[in-house]
Amino acid sequence: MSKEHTIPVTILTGFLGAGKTTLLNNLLKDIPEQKVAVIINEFGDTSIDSHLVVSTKEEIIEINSGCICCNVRGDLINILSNLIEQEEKIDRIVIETTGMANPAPVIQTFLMDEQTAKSFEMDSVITMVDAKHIWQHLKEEEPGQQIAFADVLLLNKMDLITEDEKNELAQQLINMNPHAKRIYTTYADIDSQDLIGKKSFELGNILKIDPNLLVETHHHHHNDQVTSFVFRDDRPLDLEKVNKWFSYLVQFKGEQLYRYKGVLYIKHLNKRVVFQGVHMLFAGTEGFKWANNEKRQSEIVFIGKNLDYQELERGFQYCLA
Ligand SMILES: Nc1nc2c(ncn2[C@@H]2O[C@H](COP(=O)(O)OP(=O)(O)OP(=O)(O)O)[C@@H](O)[C@H]2O)c(=O)[nH]1
Repeated sequence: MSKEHTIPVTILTGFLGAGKTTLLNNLLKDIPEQKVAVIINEFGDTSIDSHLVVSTKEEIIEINSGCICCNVRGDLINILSNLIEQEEKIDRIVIETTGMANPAPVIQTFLMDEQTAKSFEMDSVITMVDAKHIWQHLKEEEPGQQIAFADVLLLNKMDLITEDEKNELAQQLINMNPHAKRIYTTYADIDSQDLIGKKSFELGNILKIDPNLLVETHHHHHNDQVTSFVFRDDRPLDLEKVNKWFSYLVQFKGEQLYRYKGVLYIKHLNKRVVFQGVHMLFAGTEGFKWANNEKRQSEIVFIGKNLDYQELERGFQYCLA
């Protein structure tokens, strides 16, 4: 296949809750004429994000078998080769990594795997930065890696910080990655033309950050203190108890809870309740109606630091109606 026929790839990364799915939804709405394959990888063995991506037309492929940067590169390569072989032509690929991914191995896949490199071309690595919580998150290793490998840094959640905080953050990011273009957004509101198809990926810049990128295979060690737990139950939950439990979690565990989201089966409600939170910011809404023959089930994922599984489990059990 000649280089003219390569499919452009956007890697969308950023720490837990930074706004990746929000951006993805905005972009997909903005380019309805393009056939986009979206590859979503989640931390934890669940796929709640697919409930949160509103678009219906796109092909959404989930990789839930592990972190994309660790043990699923084989899966990624298989998905990519299936995409090339399928009849319907694809205009572009967007890969949303987990919030806990180091993007280097994903970038590596497109540069080092021979077949993949022939058929695909990196368009850009976009890193979303949660302007409100990034200082707290920089204590972890991954946000720094994600910022370092970005061609474009999207400083999101501008509504939650002051002008002085914005300037301080910009300076910090310049120190960490002087090459990346910085864009400031609220709710990832940006014209797709400013982000997609810009071919902003610069191998030279990336090699300045990691001269061994094309030589070594990256092994990424996650911080053991950051864990993810999933709870599921087919029995209905009591809304009042759920509200109480979440107010407790937000107030007393918000600092530790990097990300929590889920779908709830509430007693006497024929619609599901969808919620998500980042630290102390929490939002819940009514989702789609349960279909007649659909199995009703609640599913919640918590990702955070030093989480107490038993305490969370007791909380979830308490919510049963
Ligand atoms: N206040 C505020 N909230 C935002 C903004 N952008 C996104 N959010 C909210 O932040 C939460 C996380 O957004 P997502 O787009 O799901 O973040 P994500 O990076 O995909 O999260 P994970 O992939 O689950 O780690 C959601 O509740 C969003 O509505 C923003 O600019 N301002």
